[in-house]
Amino acid sequence: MNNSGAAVEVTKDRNGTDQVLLRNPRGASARVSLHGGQVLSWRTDRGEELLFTSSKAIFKPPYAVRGGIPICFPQFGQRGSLEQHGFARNRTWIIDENPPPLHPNDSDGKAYIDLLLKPSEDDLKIWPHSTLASKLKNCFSSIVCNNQSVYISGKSIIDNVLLAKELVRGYGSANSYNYRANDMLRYK
Ligand SMILES: O=P(O)(O)OC[C@H]1O[C@@H](O)[C@H](O)[C@@H](O)[C@@H]1O
Repeated sequence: MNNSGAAVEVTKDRNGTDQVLLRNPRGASARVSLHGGQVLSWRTDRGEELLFTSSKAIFKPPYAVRGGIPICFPQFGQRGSLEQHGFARNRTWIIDENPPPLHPNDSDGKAYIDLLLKPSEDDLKIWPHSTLASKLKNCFSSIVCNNQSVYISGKSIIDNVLLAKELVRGYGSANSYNYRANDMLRYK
């Protein structure tokens, strides 16, 4: 989590919720709340805030924070049967204590944190896809480079887009669920 003078500090906000402060050696910083795994602040090395947060935002669970970079998952807005923008922005995320390292070309002077959202039993009732997520986790690193800009040789970005589309379409059909997951695993 910490490289070349970069700093990572876990503190509490005024509601007692854990938040992570990331600072690079030149002074740029970011603040990420574990409530929603949401980036709430991103400041340049000159101290300029780049993200907007509403003055009316409520930072306390069970409310989602209106501002920063919310994670809208597993649905956007009301395009689905779940709560507005899905439940991910309204859950408490945890810090991955054993994250994969950054790509060597991309690690110099960077402060970073990996956050995880573990679904509760209630979450699994409304979004029963954690098995698929864990299967995909095993093969993502062979499909997408750690710095997410390079794809395996012989594969273009469109292959991944098409595959993702197939997977999402497969969610609608109970029988195709495992089949789609296995398709993805073949890329290992
Ligand atoms: O108000 P929420 O649930 O935080 O959502 C933020 C915004 O999300 C947008 O997608 C909606 O179009 C807005 O109407 C809404 O205000």
